[in-house]
Amino acid sequence: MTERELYDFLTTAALGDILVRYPLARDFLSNIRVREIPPEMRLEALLAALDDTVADEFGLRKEDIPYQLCRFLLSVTPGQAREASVSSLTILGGRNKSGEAENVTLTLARGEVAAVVGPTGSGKSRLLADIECLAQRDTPTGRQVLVNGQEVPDETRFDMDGKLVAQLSQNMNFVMDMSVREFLEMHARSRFSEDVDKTVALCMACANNLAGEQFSCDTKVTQLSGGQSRALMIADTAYMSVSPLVLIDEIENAGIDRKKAIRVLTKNDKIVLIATHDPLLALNAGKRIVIKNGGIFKVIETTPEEKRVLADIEKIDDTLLKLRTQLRSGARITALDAL
Ligand SMILES: Nc1ncnc2c1ncn2[C@@H]1O[C@H](COP(=O)(O)OP(=O)(O)OP(=O)(O)O)[C@@H](O)[C@H]1O
Repeated sequence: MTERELYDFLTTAALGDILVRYPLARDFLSNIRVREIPPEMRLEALLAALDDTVADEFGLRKEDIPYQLCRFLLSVTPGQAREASVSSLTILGGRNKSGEAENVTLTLARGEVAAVVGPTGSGKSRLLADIECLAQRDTPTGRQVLVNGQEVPDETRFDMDGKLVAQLSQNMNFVMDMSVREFLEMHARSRFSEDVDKTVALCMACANNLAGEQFSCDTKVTQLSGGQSRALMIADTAYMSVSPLVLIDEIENAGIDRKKAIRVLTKNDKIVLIATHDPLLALNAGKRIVIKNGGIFKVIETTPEEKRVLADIEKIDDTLLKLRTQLRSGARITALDAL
C-alpha cells in the first residue's frame, strides 16, 4: 500500500477495520491518551472529541494526527523489504587508539559469521558500536560502515523502526512487567507475523532449548534469570527481528548453549558479529577480526585445520558442561573420565 492509499484508508475506514489491519494503530492512539476506540467511529470523529491540550502536549496539531499515524504505520512495515535489500557490510578502517591508520577494508556477506577477538579493553565493543550506529567517520575510531558498498543515508541510520542492526548486549533489562507470552505476542504483531501463535510457539521452544532452566509462557519477563532472558532475546532475534545484521557482545557469560545459539542466529542468512574471548565461538566463526590497541590488526580466515581443533575443543567443552551440571546438582566429582 502506498502512503496515499494508506492515508485514504485511515481517513475513511471505520476504526474497527483499521485496528484489524493495523493493530499497532492502537499503540499510537494510546500514546496520545486515546483509550476508548469505538469500532464504528471514523478517525476524524475520534480526534474531534480529543482534548486540545493533549495534542498540544505532544506538539501535534489535531489535523496532522492522521498523517502522523500514517507515517508511523509505514515506518513499522518496510523492514521486510529492507532486510532483503542488504547483501553486504563493509568496514573501512579508521585509526587505532594511537591515531595510526587501520589500513583495512573488510567486507562481510550475508550468512557470514565473524568473531571479534582481542585483549580486554582493546576495542571489540567499540567496533560493534561503530557497526550499530553505521558510523560515517563520526565516531572516535573514524571508521566508515557501508551497506551494499554504499554510504548509509541518515534516515536509515537513525530509523528506529525496521532497524538494520539488532544488538544483543550483556545486559538485558526488561522494563515492562508483562508475561513472556505478552512480550512475544507484542513483537510478533509489531512485525506483522501472519500466524502470531505459531511464531510465539517457535520462539518459546527455541528459548527453552537454549536456556539451562526451562520457563513457561506465563512467567513474567522481569522474573527470568539472566540466562533465560538472554535465551528469550536470542529466540526473538532469530525468529522475529527483520534486522539483517546481528551484533552479539559476549554470549559466553549468559549460561546458555552457545553452539545452539549461534546456529539459530545464523539460520536466516544474517550477517553476525560476535565479540568474544571464547575459543569455541571464535573458531566456530568463518573469520576472526583481531583487535589490538583500538584498531583492526588482522582479519584471519578459519582454516580446515582449525576446524579440526574446534572438534577437540567441543569435546573439552562438553566435559566442562557435564561437570557444571553435576556440580549444580550437588554431586561429588570423582574422575573426569567418569563423565
Ligand atoms: N580506535 C579507537 N580510538 C579511540 N578510542 C577507542 C578506540 N577503540 C576503542 N576505544 C576505546 O577504548 C575503550 C575500551 O574499548 P572496548 O570497551 O571496546 O574494549 P573491549 O575489547 O570490548 O573490552 P572487554 O573485552 O573488556 O569488553 C573504550 O572506551 C573505547 O571507546
